[in-house]
Amino acid sequence: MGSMGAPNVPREQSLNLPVIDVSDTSPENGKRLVQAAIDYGFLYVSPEGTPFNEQLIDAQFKLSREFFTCPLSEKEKFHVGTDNRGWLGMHNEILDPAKQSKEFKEAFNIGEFDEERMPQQIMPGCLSTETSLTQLRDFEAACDKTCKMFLDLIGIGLEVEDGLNWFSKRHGRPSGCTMRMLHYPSLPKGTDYSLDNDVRAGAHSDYGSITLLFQRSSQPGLEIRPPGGTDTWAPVAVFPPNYASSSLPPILVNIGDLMSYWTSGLLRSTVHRVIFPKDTKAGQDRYSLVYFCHPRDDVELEAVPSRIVREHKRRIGQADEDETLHGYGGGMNGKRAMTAREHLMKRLSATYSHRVERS
Ligand SMILES: O=C(O)CCC(=O)C(=O)O
Ligand SMILES: [Fe+2]
Repeated sequence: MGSMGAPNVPREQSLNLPVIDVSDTSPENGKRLVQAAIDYGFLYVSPEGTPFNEQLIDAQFKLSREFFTCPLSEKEKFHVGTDNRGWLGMHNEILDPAKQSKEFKEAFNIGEFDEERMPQQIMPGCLSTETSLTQLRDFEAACDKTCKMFLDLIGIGLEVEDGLNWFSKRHGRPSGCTMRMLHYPSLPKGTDYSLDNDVRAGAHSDYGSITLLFQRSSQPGLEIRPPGGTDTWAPVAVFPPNYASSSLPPILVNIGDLMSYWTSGLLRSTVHRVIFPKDTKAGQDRYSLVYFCHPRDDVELEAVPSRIVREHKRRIGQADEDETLHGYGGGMNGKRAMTAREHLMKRLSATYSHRVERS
């Protein structure tokens, strides 16, 4: 590995995303994770080092299928509200406003549970039985734990001076954390869509600190902007080469806009999209599960106490005289750094046509 912080990727290299075990808290592993976050903004995490197992993930996919097979009239009752929770039908979300293409997908967003571990939104019948709620809670808890482990490894890799758990300590309730179930339906013959222009999910970057993505073994489609590429796309395989399991894919983790902002662009928030499979035409459904992780609402996105981040800022000519003043002026009245919630609100209002306000 070269000097930390400088992107390490030769221009024409194909994607070589590492598989990281987040339970290995050695400095070397932290460096590997951070280097991939700098180079690609995407990497794999093996479920073995996390609270996840095949059964927990399968059961969550099963719940998601159950919900999406409900009649349209039923799903419409849970239409996404101003709080960004609920069901989004086909073509509702324009992730890539510049292109305005149609998005062939439906999604169900579940906001974080309250202190009693109950949903803070009206839930459809199939997701609110005791068994379903237990499953959703277990899945949410495993996502939360995995994110904290990942954030601690970022702290280790960045050699954060003020405690290696500097990032994870700033995550908790209330926050914008969201569990999302996604269904990209196969399209009936004759559907009005164009393979070149229409996509399953348009080009976008995620808003939060980090995102976990769970995929199924035979349902590819995710593509990312490779380092240095402005109009090329690189497919991300569901299974990396020589991966140990052929039934349970690793978790794909990416850096979001907030984390990139927080680290002055050192960690990369990479633009990605989901396309229709090219070989099987539009004939195959895709299901995915996403967990968007966000810091606590009130956390101010102040300077990260890390030599590596400071060196990066100097390199790009962004060093402040007072190095604690990162983001200063971004918040209310210009008197402090922007908070995590302010950052999220700014991003959400650009994506949805309705105004998003969470009470
Ligand atoms: O379904 C996928 O693979 C990606 C979904 C995604 O990127 C998102 O919802 O932000
Ligand atoms: Fe995304």
